[in-house]
Amino acid sequence: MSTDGGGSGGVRAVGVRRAFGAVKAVDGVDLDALPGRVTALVGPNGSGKTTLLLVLAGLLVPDAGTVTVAGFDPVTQGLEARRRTGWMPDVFGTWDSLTAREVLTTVAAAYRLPREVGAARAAELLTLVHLDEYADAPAHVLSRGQKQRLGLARALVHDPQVLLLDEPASGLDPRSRVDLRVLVRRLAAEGKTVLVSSHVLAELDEMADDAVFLSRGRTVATQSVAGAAAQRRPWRVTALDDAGLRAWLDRSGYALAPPDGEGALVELDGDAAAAALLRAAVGDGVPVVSLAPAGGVLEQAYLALEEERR
Ligand SMILES: Nc1ncnc2c1ncn2[C@@H]1O[C@H](COP(=O)(O)OP(=O)(O)OP(=O)(O)O)[C@@H](O)[C@H]1O
Repeated sequence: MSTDGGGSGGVRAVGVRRAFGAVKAVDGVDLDALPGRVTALVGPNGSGKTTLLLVLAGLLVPDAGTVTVAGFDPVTQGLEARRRTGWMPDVFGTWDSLTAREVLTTVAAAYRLPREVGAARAAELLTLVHLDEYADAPAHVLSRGQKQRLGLARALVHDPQVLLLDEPASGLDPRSRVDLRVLVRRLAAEGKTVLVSSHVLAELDEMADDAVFLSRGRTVATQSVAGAAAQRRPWRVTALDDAGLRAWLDRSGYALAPPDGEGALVELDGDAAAAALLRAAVGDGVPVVSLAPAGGVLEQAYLALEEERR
């Protein structure tokens, strides 16, 4: 484990377990999420991501293990920890009778922000998540994606040091996904600790600095996204003359996967190897059209774990 996960504003979990009856939802998780970085929580359905996030948010008590959030234990120092934690659940609970603005001012009041500060904060956040138009509409009329955006705003009301986002991109349209990515990167750049779970691995590639892989309630791997990108993985290369390309790759000693679509799949050791292939191919007059990783960094790392769904 690296140095200061929970100490100066980060999140640290060591040996965390939580069962529901016979189901060991979280069964030995170790995790460090550092300030200024976005950490992806990746795992198949039922691997314990939501349960872990609930423990970190102080909403579920772990059966064993220790958790520190921004330097505080969510169990024994709940108030201190929660003050510094922004929690966005995967499904936004409907507060049917409240307007979007009232949802935010109510949360602000719960965090004891003075009324005018809460009102200003609500207005600012509604603009940030592009919900000005719906500010005074009852929250239940919002679409799923709009509710997600309101959920994100709600998590930010008290300007928390740590953000725990459970599937924040689900239900968002492409524009809103880009906005989310930009916002998450900005929050990390401000020094906040962001822990984000998602199934959309390609999205996490662009958003995350580090990844923690869960399977059956356990941490099975921890990796920096840049580190994963440098590992051996398949790249797809296409050329105007497919047969000529394959013959050239073969002659040049590249291991080719069986044809599975356009062009050829080649195993390469990271970006530098890809650049070398491109240079050599062009030098030899092969009319290369494209060369790109076949699938995202995290997707490849995830598939390499070969763990089952639950
Ligand atoms: N309140 C509960 N009561 C009983 N079992 C639960 C409860 N919450 C979660 N579980 C079980 O614990 C396991 C982990 O669930 P969890 O929701 O944490 O997984 P997840 O990784 O978030 O899954 P998904 O990707 O599908 O959201 C699952 O087998 C689930 O059925």
